[in-house]
Amino acid sequence: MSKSQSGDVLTNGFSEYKDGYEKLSQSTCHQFLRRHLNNTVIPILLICFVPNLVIFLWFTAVKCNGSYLKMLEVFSGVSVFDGLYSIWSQVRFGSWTTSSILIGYCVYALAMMKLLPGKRVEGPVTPKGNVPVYKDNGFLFYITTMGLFAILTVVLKQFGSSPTIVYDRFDEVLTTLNIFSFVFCWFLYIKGLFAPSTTDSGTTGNVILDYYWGTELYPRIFGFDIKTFTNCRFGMMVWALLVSIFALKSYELHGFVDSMFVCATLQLIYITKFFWWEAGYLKTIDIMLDRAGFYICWGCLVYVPGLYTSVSLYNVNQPVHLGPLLTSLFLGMGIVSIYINYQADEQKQQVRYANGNCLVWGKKPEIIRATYRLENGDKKESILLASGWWGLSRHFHYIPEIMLAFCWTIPSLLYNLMPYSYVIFLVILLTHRSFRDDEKCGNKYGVFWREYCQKVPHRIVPGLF
Ligand SMILES: NC(=O)C1=CN([C@@H]2O[C@H](COP(=O)(O)OP(=O)(O)OC[C@H]3O[C@@H](n4cnc5c(N)ncnc54)[C@H](OP(=O)(O)O)[C@@H]3O)[C@@H](O)[C@H]2O)C=CC1
Ligand SMILES: CC(C)CCC[C@@H](C)[C@H]1CC[C@H]2C3=CC=C4C[C@@H](O)CC[C@]4(C)[C@H]3CC[C@]12C
Repeated sequence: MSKSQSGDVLTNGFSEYKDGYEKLSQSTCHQFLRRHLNNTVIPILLICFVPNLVIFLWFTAVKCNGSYLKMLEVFSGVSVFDGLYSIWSQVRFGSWTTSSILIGYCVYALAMMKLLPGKRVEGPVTPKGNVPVYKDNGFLFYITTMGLFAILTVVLKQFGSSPTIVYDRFDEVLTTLNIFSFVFCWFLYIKGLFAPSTTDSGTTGNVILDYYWGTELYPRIFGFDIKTFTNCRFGMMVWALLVSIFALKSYELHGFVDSMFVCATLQLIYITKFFWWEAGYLKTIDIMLDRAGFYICWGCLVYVPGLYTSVSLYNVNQPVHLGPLLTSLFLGMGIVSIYINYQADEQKQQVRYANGNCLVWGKKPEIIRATYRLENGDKKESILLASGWWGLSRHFHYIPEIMLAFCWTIPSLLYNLMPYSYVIFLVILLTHRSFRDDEKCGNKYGVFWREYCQKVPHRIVPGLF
């Protein structure tokens, strides 16, 4: 039986994962080292490095004119620790103002999760046979929040204030989120061990791995679904708010700037699309496979606000005037990318929803009816689409996702590498994800997945990779 790179056994659960550990003595030295590298060393390195990364990004954008070279000067002639100390000593740690804004937002978002109306939707059946239930009010939440943000901006202006205070104190925002999320993930780890919400929980016996990947698939606290909150109502919504705040700050400083306009518009369309499709997101591997640990929860609470918004943060101090031709070109290419990415997600969902009785690109879809078994032995059936975007390559939709990020970054032109940090990260993340997903689907569907791979041999780039 095989294991995913996340360390999670996809079809048979955590008990067998532990068996794997017990059988370590039989495995070769190479396998032993690889397993420790994947399960302990890499998680430790990431847990130590990524909280610094979001601070480096802020420091580079705000204190070094967006230049990594200038930021690296801090390390010249001194030890790494002295360099790090020098950066961190210029960062402000939380304040009452920042904490109040963040707590106020969280209370608001949690209240809205309960109060706003929405259809009851079911998530995918888990390996233990549980079916998570959600309230589909994400789009309403997004529209309401953006509307309230616009009103708040106007009201604050009357009092000589502005939401751009968040930009002015963004280092405080990042450190506060960092500390809170680090502790919150330990709380989730312990909750998963002693008071799990569902049977989709367990331990690997490795504290580091459990902290990093989590101990529960669908934790709920007082009825609030944690991953819906961290990923959608915090990560994605705060992304939209920060993009708006940074655009406002740029406007306050320089008036209308077209590089910021393209960057903010494309991100906001993308995030609007996300909320329109939020119920679909709740069926993706982030929710079906990744447990609520440091990777997903810290990621959505800190990494999304810190890294995903970094192009906008950079643009605040580095305005570029593109002119109408380049502005329309980048905007147009970005909108086409969003459309293709959306259509790909939609095709897959539509074919399953219509049980194959629909048209894909105007034709009857090519489908594979794949069966699989849950851990309790129950047999289920699912559809794999092998035409449309899903006939070009198995993860073709990652290409428009990357193209889009490129389109909202290229308006910054090529003066600095820093704004390209997100695109570079995305290429690595999505390549890694394509391997993880193939492994997950291979374990789940077996021979049916191999049939799909034969029909559609390439992973991401048709004809190449
Ligand atoms: N900006 C960012 O950081 C990121 C953005 N994204 C975006 O999020 C969206 C969803 O992400 P994605 O990685 O696709 O995750 P998904 O979980 O949506 O896609 C993978 C799942 O889809 C199902 N599937 C795979 N192949 C087929 C097929 N041929 N026909 C039908 N179903 C299939 C499988 O699930 P099942 O078990 O149901 O069969 C598989 O696990 C995309 O738009 C992506 O671009 C993704 C990652 C990062
Ligand atoms: C080293 C880390 C701590 C890495 C953390 C990574 C996570 C923050 C991200 C991993 C997968 C990402 C997402 C997946 C799919 C998405 C759908 C898309 O339409 C919007 C973005 C996103 C929600 C995206 C958000 C960040 C991740 C969870």
